[in-house]
Amino acid sequence: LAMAYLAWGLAQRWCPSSLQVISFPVVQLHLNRTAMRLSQKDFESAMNQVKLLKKDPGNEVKLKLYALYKQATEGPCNMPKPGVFDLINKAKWDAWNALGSLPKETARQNYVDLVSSLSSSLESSSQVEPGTDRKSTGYETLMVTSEDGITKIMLNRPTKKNALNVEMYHEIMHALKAASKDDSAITVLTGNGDYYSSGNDLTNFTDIPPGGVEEKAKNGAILLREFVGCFIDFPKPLIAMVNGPAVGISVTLLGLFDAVYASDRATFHTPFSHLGQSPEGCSSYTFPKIMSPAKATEMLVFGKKLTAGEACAQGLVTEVFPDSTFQKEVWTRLKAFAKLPPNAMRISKEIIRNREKEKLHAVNAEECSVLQGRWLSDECMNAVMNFLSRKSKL
Ligand SMILES: CCCCC/C=C/C(=O)SCCNC(=O)CCNC(=O)[C@H](O)C(C)(C)COP(=O)(O)OP(=O)(O)OC[C@H]1O[C@@H](n2cnc3c(N)ncnc32)[C@H](O)[C@@H]1OP(=O)(O)O
Repeated sequence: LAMAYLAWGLAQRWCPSSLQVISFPVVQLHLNRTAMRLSQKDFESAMNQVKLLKKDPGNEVKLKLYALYKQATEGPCNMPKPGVFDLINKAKWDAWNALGSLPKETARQNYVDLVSSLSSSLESSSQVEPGTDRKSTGYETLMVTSEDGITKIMLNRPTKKNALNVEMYHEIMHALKAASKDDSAITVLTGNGDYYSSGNDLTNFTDIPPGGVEEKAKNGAILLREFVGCFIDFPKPLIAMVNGPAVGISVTLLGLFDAVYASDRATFHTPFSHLGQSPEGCSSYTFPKIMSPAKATEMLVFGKKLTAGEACAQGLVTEVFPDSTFQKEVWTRLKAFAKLPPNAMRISKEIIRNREKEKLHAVNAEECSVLQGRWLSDECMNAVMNFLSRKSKL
């Protein structure tokens, strides 16, 4: 399969104009015409940039470029599924189909972002000395870019609905630590593809160490505590751009963000009881404060899924935008925020958040310890097995 990808990659030279005939369809009429032209221009220039990349970005990235290009120009996957032995076309079809109903405008934006992160990461990685930490230049599960005073951390496992695997937990911590020290004024977390994130990657439960499930649960609790701690301590304004459905830990963490902007396609779902688990991300403390104990119970105990509008009415989301204008409107706003004096913003965040920090760390520790026990329960193990054996989805 690797050889087939390689051959395909060489033949196509990962350049969209050679992937398929380029034809730009009529774009959605309700978009502002100027914004549309600008976005089209960015898209065209990104396509040219791809041709200029000096290094092969690898087959996984080429598949992502292909899928985003097709989605941006033709919309959701409309080809019949290739047969199992047609490996190359099956891989391309899978990548495109995984984008689901992602709007063309968002696909175009994601294509531009991917090319931009690729240009900077491949350029800078060619400059780093051998042995330098690769994570300071490139990530496996994230796309991290920094411009206009904004560091953007984009969850980048769209074919897995941006589920958080162990590597992604580590990379997010790394990216947050780097962002806390870089010269950007604000930091944004968002997702690539049609999901914001489907939460914890349930296959994390399958890799059992020699010490057995007890050791697995203990390590999970240590990782989770450190991970959530990075959000509690993050010093700059931290904004979530919830581009699509959010599940589990990607929802609970929102209580630790300074603003949450959501597309009207987003939903918010914390099915912990269904999974035999209990709340994390400090949500057992932040959610009752944000939305009242009863509303928090509906979400965290009964697993009620909220629409973006409902989440906004309950204070979890700051503002909801139509999906067709979500990227444009939110980025315009964020670019204006990022021009404000950074030290003033940092100090104001500190004064709003600091008196809660100690409490939040204590809540985090307690939640992790409770979860450690839950992960060893039959209820949890059965729920995970059911998902992995494809018997259940949310
Ligand atoms: C160590 C720290 C622990 C922190 C504790 C955190 C707790 C949580 O976050 S609890 C929430 C856990 N998440 C879930 O239970 C979601 C499970 N996923 C689903 O129910 C569904 O996949 C879906 C509703 C999110 C999307 O359904 P659909 O649109 O039909 O897409 P697919 O199911 O076909 O998904 C595509 C692809 O992605 C894989 N996948 C999606 N989510 C996860 C996940 N959370 N973990 C692992 N894998 C996931 C899915 O299996 C498909 O993979 P392939 O079959 O290989 O294509």
